[in-house]
Amino acid sequence: MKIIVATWNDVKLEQIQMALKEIPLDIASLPKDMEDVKETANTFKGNAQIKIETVKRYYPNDIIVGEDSGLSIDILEGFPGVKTARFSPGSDADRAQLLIEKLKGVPLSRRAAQFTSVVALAFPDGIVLHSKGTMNGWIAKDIPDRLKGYGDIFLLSNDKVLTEQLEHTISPYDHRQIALFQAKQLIIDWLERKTT
Ligand SMILES: O=P(O)(O)OP(=O)(O)OP(=O)(O)OC[C@H]1O[C@@H](n2cnc3c(O)ncnc32)[C@H](O)[C@@H]1O
Repeated sequence: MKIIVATWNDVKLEQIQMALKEIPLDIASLPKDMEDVKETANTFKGNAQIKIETVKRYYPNDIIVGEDSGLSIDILEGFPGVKTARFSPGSDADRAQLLIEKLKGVPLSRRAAQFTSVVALAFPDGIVLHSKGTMNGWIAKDIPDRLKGYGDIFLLSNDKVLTEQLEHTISPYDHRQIALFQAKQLIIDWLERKTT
């Protein structure tokens, strides 16, 4: 039995491999010719679920890990949400710039937003589990001249984040680390139950 990471994104793959490295199982990526999934759900959980269900058809005897994440802005009714990576063409920096334009004139107190990550796990015995990580904050008003991504437009407000678990200074992108930390525990628990 091994762990299969259901992502087509190399950065995410590396982050998941790092987060799960203490689990005593091989962690494999998808074959290059594996079909891509259509992220048609309107929730992060739904899209993470689509990813693991697609991959489980090919690897029924392994543990499958899928993740979906994005930025949700309260005053835009959760937009861009599940569409964070693709609501307009170009880079994350281009999309971040568009969000800043949409929020022109909105005071800081009404610019609340969250980064959310949901990890879905499928186990060989049919069990499916989920974990979730959230970073709360506001969309900044003053942004750098050269935007690199969504992290640059996000002012963090988490005051009680699990810093000792993350073992580094918190960043806007730690939603994924938090969800993965919980996912690691869920896998360890499942493996323990299997052997007792
Ligand atoms: O193959 P999948 O797993 O679907 O990968 P994807 O690239 O389509 O991924 P998502 O739909 O989950 O979108 C991920 C979003 O996370 C954002 N993001 C970028 N770098 C990140 C990082 O280091 N940590 C967490 N999120 C990041 C990025 O802006 C994307 O818009």
